[in-house]
Amino acid sequence: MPANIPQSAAHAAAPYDALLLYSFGGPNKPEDVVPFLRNVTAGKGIPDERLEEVGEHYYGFGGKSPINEQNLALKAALEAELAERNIDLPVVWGNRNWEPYTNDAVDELEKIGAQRAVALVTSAFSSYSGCRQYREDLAVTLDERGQLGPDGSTGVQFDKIRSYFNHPGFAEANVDAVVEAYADLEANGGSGAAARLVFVTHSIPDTMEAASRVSHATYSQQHLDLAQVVAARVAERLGHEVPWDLAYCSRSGPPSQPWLEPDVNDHLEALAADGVRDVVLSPIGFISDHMEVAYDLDTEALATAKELGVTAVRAGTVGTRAPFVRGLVDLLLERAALARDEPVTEATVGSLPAFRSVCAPGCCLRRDGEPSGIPALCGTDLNS
Ligand SMILES: CC1=C(CCC(=O)O)c2cc3nc(cc4[nH]c(cc5[nH]c(cc1n2)c(C)c5CCC(=O)O)c(CCC(=O)O)c4C)C(CCC(=O)O)=C3C
Ligand SMILES: [Fe+2]
Repeated sequence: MPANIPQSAAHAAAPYDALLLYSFGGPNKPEDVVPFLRNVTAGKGIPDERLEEVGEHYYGFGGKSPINEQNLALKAALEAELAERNIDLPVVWGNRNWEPYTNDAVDELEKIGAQRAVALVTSAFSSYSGCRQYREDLAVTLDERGQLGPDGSTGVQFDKIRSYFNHPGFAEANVDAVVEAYADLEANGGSGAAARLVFVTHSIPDTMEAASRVSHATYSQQHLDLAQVVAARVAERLGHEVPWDLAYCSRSGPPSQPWLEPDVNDHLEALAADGVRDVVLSPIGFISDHMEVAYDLDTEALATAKELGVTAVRAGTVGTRAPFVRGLVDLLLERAALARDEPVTEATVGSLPAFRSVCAPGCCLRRDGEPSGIPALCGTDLNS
């Protein structure tokens, strides 16, 4: 297999010679479900009942999560966009919790002769779950391969693309999806002008929220900032006001542990009690229609709405929408220019600055805000 190494330093993606599409992973068949859940929850104190319940969500979908096919579709879309721009950069796919595992991806990178890869994680927002955990798993994998030196990898070198929740491409793709959802709502007999737009994201423990501040804003503040921009643009496109809220889904952990609220189901109840009859759910916390969306929103939250007599539709995720995919390639080129020490404009929307491309020491610490003691790549600290 020929190594797809850039021909010259003028290559737009230089110094990178590969893109690692780095995701969560999910089961492909019923026998995968339990081992997958063990991988996800190792050492995290999730109660057995919650695990059994989540297992049932997967079995309800034939034991197969949609996430792997969605990542393959995103990989194909990225490859097409790179080809369109004449950027000769191989894309390698790997996951934290299922095949192809991180280690398989590093094998693949070595096989194609990559020396310096840039990682694109499939979480748009910054928190332990969406940022540092990926960086730690990369470091731990390299350590297990005997490739972790005092300052980073002694094998393939890794950098990371910044959290992209406030990149214009992500915002624009979400605006398009929400505008389409308002049309669906009206097609279902609902009233767009009277509707509440409810943005939904993954709940996290309050302690993880507090630790997610990094330099600029916590996980929930990142969502609120983006939601403001998306709702304002949707309002412009629709020509009426768009009142909105932020709610959460997929809470786990013991009941004694506080997580971000309101839960989307409770929120729908509160809205119905206030007389709201029409709702658009926009899962801005997720980049594709994986299990959290397919079960927690499409199955559970839409059933809650129905019981309450609320007309609700679910907006699409950014998936492989063109503004999103183009934005990711723009982010890749921005990261490459930064790595070459060239001046770059880091495009953003909203009131928050671009998040760091090289994570600061102590960024997005463990779920409980304490240092994990686990090394993390793609930052200025290997061990804090
Ligand atoms: C912020 C966030 C995202 C969004 C950002 C991103 O996209 O990365 C996300 C995504 C995902 N979460 C996923 C699945 C699961 N998450 C779990 C557990 C947890 N998630 C958490 C947070 C997040 N998770 C947290 C704080 C926990 C508790 C344990 C811990 O502290 O880490 C569990 C264990 C059972 C349960 O408790 O639900 C499962 C099975 C899948 C795959 C879906 C599929 O298979 O299609 C995806 C994309
Ligand atoms: Fe999760």
